[in-house]
Amino acid sequence: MDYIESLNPSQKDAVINTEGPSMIIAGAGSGKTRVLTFRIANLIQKGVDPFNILALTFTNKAAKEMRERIEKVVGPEARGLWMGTFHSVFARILRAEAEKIGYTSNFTIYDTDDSKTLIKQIVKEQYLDEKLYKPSTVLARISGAKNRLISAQEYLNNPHFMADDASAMRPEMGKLYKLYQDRCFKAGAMDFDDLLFNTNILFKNHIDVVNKYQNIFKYVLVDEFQDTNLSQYSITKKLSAKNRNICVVGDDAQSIYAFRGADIQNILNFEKDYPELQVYKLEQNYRSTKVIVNAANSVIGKNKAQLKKNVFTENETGKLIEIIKATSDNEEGRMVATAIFEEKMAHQLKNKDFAILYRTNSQSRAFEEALRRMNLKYKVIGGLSFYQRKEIKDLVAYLRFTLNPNDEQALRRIINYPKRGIGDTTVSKLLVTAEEQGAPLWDVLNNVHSVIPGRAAAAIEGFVVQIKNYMRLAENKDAFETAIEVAQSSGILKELYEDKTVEGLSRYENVQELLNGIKEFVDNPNIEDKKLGSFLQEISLLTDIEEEKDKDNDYIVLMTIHSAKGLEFKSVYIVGMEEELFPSQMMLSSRADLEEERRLFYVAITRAQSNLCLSFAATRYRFGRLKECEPSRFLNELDPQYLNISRRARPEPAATPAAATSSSPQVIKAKPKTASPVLSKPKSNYVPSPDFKPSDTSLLKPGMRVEHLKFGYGTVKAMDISGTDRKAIIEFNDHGEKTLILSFAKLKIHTT
Ligand SMILES: Nc1ncnc2c1ncn2[C@@H]1O[C@H](COP(=O)(O)OP(=O)(O)OP(=O)(O)O)[C@@H](O)[C@H]1O
Ligand SMILES: [Mg+2]
Repeated sequence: MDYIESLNPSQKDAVINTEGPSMIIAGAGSGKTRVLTFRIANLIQKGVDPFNILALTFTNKAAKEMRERIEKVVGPEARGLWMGTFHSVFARILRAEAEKIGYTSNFTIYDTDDSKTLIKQIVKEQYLDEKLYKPSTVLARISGAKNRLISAQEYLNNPHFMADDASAMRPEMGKLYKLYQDRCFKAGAMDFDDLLFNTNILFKNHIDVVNKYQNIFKYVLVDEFQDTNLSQYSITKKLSAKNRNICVVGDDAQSIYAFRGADIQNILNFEKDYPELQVYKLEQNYRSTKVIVNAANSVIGKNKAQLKKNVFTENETGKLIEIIKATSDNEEGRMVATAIFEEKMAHQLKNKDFAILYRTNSQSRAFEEALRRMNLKYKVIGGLSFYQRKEIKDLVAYLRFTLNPNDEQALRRIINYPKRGIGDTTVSKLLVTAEEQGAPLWDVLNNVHSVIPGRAAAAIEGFVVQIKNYMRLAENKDAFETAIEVAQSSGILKELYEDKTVEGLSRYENVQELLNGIKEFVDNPNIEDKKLGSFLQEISLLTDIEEEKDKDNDYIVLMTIHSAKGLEFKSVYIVGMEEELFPSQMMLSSRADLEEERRLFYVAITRAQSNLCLSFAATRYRFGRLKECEPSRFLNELDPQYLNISRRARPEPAATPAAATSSSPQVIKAKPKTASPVLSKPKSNYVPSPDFKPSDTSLLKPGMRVEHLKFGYGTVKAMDISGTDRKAIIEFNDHGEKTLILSFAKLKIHTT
């Protein structure tokens, strides 16, 4: 039991006390995931059958790593563990129990794209305003409801939701939810949220099923518990109701998924639901240097909503945090790439010791370009993943349709691809008929003559014969043999092969790559079921971060902070530290949102082991327009004693009076507008008044003349006091109208 000796006393307690409910709430890098891993190893060594242990992680990658680490301790027995994300584990259970809730075990999983396309169609069919009912808005609302276990019918019956939607000018939201749900059900499809929602339904309506899984899962463990939503919480609660051996691990300071329905309340409810709860606190951080840990503490300390913790480390003090200040986004890319290159050479590091973290996926471009120029190998995680590429989705749609011929979204993709002369009108007719007749799509396709005349019908008949062929294959052959036959006889391979453009070539290679992947799957001795259904199940829940085929490869990773959760790197670059980017513009309207952004910053900082660097640009192209940027307020919130601003971000000479009065100094002052000579932007003639000092804005009123260090002179047009933050709408002479949040805007009032 050597591994237990490697733990500190509180970690050890949390590992060896395996019975009853327990909760480990602890800071970043304090060994929570490690404790969870060892706790499972310990259970197995005590004689618990791995089949009776369920461990839920946030990503499949985390699950894989955990399994490998446990295997190191207990040997191959660890393979029997039930381990994975909520979605993957419960998708597996739903496959086994699908009939009980009216699905077949071949149900399709709609990805976000499929869901949005379907919503778009429904909005169109209902003649609703497509600008008001944007697919992403509608899907977010539906998803929010499902995560709180509110069905479409309950939604429609709830006067509060109806009133909310009416005041948001979207009164048909409930109806759309219902229509969407019915369509998914009819297509034999579940979206991501349905996997959890339907598991709840299954457990609610089938006592025998709950009993069965309660007996299987004698021990339930959950990592990153702070990011579970009600739907997930309710599943874990049901499963552990009998044995009560549930162990959850999390950090309220790292809760970053409230926007998807995650609820910190789950931590508080947990104490109520399990009064006999054992709580463990871990405070020592083993990951990062003192500078990094203390800097992270100085940031999170600004949040009001938090459970107080004292995270400390005995690691070395380490280097100060460097700030890189660039004139433009492209320069930011070059400066970060250069810094990485220098650091790599100076300390003989590998590419994989580095991570570049940003707020949104679209920020990766400048870094990619710069890294490519410097011949540094990198990989963007997220963005358009392999399985989201068109050619891959097309072939997968054939495979999906073969298994579930009611899958409407798959049908739309393939019915006329490669071209066989079947137009949109024909497809719509088929779908409408299925809808009106209440008949399965597949039945309509099989009786196409009664719906559609002549040539189009013949083309569809040809298609149906083809699919029936594939169905037979899928039944009798393995996934690879089926897929290769589909790729060839459908004409997809030929079509791509004949396209000799660079893109065409790469699409052809991608399809080959998919086929290679299927071959690998079939050849894997650990996988028992080699049929097509088993393969599709495997890939339908892959998220970008997990498809790491070339895992031994040595590359710098570029990813969003959200996907970096739980990971650690020797050296971390957090880029785009600018107002409206991070914190995101969309998260400025309430204190709760801003605190979530701050927690996100905390997560980002605490990924770093020994080096941390923050960068920002003074200008950047956003939505096709050049924008001037202000440094992020978060830079100001870091205790300046941990920052090194001397090397790359030379402080501005204390020229502007505001810089002189600011407590933590020039780091955060954007370069004056003249920063980049290459940029041909109309220059503002604004010169700050010599005695500039921000005024108290509590008395600000429309009509007042004001001065702002960045935007110059302007007139207050209106006040907005609707949200938690007071805002002023100001017309600036040189910059047009801006809405400024008064608690952040430094304004001097000139006339009253
Ligand atoms: N007692 C210990 N001795 C040495 N190293 C440790 C100890 N506990 C944890 N570590 C190491 O510290 C690092 C952080 O541990 P781990 O990832 O488990 O933390 P965590 O609390 O899950 O972090 P996060 O909040 O980011 O998920 C890992 O590299 C781990 O191996
Ligand atoms: Mg962890």
